[in-house]
Amino acid sequence: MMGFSSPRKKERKFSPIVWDLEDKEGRISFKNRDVVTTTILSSPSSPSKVSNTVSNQVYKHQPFSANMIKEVEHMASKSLVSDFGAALSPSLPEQQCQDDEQEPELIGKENVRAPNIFTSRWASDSDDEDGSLTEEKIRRSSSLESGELEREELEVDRVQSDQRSSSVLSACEDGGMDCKLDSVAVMDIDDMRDEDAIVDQPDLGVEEPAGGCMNMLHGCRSVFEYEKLNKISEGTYGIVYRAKDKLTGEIVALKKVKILDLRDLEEYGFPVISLREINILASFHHPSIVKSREVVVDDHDNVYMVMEYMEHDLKWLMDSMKRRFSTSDVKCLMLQLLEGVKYLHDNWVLHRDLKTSNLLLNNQGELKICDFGMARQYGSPLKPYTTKVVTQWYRAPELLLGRKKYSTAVDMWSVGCVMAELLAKEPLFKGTAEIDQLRKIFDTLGVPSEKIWPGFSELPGSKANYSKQPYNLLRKKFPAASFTGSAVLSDAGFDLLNRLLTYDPEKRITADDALNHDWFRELPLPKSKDFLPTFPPKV
Ligand SMILES: Nc1ncnc2c1ncn2[C@@H]1O[C@H](COP(=O)(O)OP(=O)(O)OP(=O)(O)O)[C@@H](O)[C@H]1O
Repeated sequence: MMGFSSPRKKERKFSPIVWDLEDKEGRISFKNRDVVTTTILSSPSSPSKVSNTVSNQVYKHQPFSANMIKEVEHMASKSLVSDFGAALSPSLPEQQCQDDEQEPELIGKENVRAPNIFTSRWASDSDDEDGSLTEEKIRRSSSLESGELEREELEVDRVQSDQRSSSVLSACEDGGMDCKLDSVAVMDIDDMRDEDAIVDQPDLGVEEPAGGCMNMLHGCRSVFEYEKLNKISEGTYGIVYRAKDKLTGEIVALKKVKILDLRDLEEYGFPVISLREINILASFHHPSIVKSREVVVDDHDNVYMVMEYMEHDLKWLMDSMKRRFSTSDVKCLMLQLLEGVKYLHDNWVLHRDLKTSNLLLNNQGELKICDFGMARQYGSPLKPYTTKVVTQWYRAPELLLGRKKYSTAVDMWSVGCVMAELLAKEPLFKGTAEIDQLRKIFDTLGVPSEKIWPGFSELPGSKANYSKQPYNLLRKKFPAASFTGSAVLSDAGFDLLNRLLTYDPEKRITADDALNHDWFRELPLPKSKDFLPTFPPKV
């Protein structure tokens, strides 16, 4: 469709992320499932080597500091990595690295189930095959809950905890940046204490990593390989610079990781938020996800993520544009956004901070999602997570009303807010505080009721005194025709927007369905990326 590859037909592939490992025999023992983990990868960069790799490489390569070395050793010593490796393929040669002939092969494909919500890591944490709860499962189950609660504390009001977590990225071993990455990225760092894990095989439905190699622990280079050109932005978790690779002359973005809380260093040796982001960017490869090249360090232990440089972010663009995006521009951008969100959701990841400033655009008309500091994996049944996620203007009503069990629909609400903003060139709901945010939503969409949103009245925030505005007035903001210059939207476009901004998360449209919405098929058709307008540089 207009320069977009439509999602490939579902075929089984392996997630670039190895989510978990279920047991030391390497079997996933969820009810009705028996997936042998030797089916994971025949990749030569065996996870069994990760622990060695990690400690050896770190020692070999300056300028990792003693602290960081300690941390990495801690990761390696945590049974997660070594057990994991042992369970997989202990006999793989150490120095092998993938080359083209050595693409990870699926062994015993027939043993692997296609991904679905029931194969997610959360699919069952109650029953063993024999239906009984093992002590380990009980421990794991409770630690997962507390892991999330700790993250909540982390994000809101941090408290000490005895939790140990860390993030491990595999590195292939040939010593070059041209090796491919076999990610053994463990997504949720609070969950890394789990020795048990499940291997999911989500359907990526997208193109394979194109030489997607980011070898982060191995040969971590110095930031002085790059010449900083100018500061692009200073966000909460990092300072982003435009920089030039001294060797190749390539322009990149350098995100300097901010240490917001010294306890992060004490407990984890690294900011948790950044570990998440590094983990995800190392593992996910999609045209709509910003590409990360490597991690570099400076003389003072500062860590920088090196990413492909994107000339603009959509917020900055809209603030500086004189005119609104045309409908076909918006369709082009929305399709790319939805492809990226679908990819994340297909891979059991919630972004949890979608907003226009986290959507980058380059001069080739490519939109890419960035900032994965808030992202986390999800599954079924849903677990309680912190509601203090998503920048307020883009935050879904279930989060604002205090629902802790939420899912992909929170991202879809944000996508709806982004769509409205792209059309109108200004944010849809600009609340000044959580309660004001809710009021603004209710004033436009009407106060929800049990009828349109079953379960609404049980939500913690539903008892507050809201205005009684019962109607959905969204169409007034996006009329089919306008003589006043306000953004116009066809019936199909309005239908999509309405479905994205549906109160009941169960009824809110999914990324997959949104991609197939009629709006993208009616005139004006989505513009091809190549024909999106280009904009003057930010600097
Ligand atoms: N790869 C990139 N290329 C160009 N600019 C980028 C890139 N990544 C980030 N930026 C710019 O830096 C800004 C902040 O980036 P990012 O959101 O990753 O940092 P953050 O500290 O997590 O910010 P926030 O406080 O908004 O969460 C983006 O809005 C964008 O303008």
